[in-house]
Amino acid sequence: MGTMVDASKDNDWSFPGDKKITVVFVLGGPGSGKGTQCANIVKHFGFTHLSAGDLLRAEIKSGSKNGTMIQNMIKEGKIVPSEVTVKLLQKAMLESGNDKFLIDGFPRNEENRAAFENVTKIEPEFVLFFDCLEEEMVRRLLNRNQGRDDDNIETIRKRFKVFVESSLPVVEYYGSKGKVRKIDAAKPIDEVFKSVEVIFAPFNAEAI
Ligand SMILES: Nc1ncnc2c1ncn2[C@@H]1O[C@H](COP(=O)(O)OP(=O)(O)OP(=O)(O)O)[C@@H](O)[C@H]1O
Ligand SMILES: Nc1ccn([C@@H]2O[C@H](COP(=O)(O)O)[C@@H](O)[C@H]2O)c(=O)n1
Ligand SMILES: [Mg+2]
Repeated sequence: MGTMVDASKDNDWSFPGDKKITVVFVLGGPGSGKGTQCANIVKHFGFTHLSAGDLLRAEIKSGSKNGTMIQNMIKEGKIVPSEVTVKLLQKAMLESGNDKFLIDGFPRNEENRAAFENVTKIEPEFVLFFDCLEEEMVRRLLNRNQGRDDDNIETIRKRFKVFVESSLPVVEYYGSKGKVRKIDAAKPIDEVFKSVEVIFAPFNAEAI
């Protein structure tokens, strides 16, 4: 697939005039099932899935100069400065060659939201919001067993505090613009996907 997004310099994005870049932000509490459902959406609707958390974890593994700072922030459940995360997202978008993106776990706060908008000038098509009770999300995280440093009860509590104080206001911001598609994420995985499919159906029609 050819490059559909062109960034010749940092913070200077240009898009071919006739190419529409579609971005869906995927938000929800820790363990609400964002990554699980994004994998399904990719299979059926041709989006590229970019998890901000996965990009940050890859940055730690790569031995980057920001690695230690990112590792410490994740261990504390804190939000990494937007400059770092937006750059990683930009790079991944460019390298994908796709024009449809699921951006999972971002924007996590108002700073993330404003930085992405200022740098890319992209407005999300909509925000897919996974709604789930905290008790169920904690249960899922404690059973995830993927060796994540932040899946321990102490960090999980901190992540929920950050979610309520910093991330929910971003969902509310997009809600006030009529852009939030809320999903009951407490149901079994295949039932959640049935609700998700309905929302993405127009993208399948576009491909035909
Ligand atoms: N609907 C569901 N019912 C039960 N378990 C689920 C459901 N969706 C996901 N899970 C499981 O819960 C765990 C967390 O799911 P997932 O990693 O998709 O969440 P997430 O929202 O991406 O979390 P995080 O914000 O921590 O990255 C995984 O072990 C996954 O298999
Ligand atoms: N926009 C973001 C997204 C994530 N982080 C940090 O990564 C941690 C894990 O994120 P997941 O989405 O994979 O759960 C998160 O708790 C933050 O520490 C971030 O800083 N900014
Ligand atoms: Mg995830």
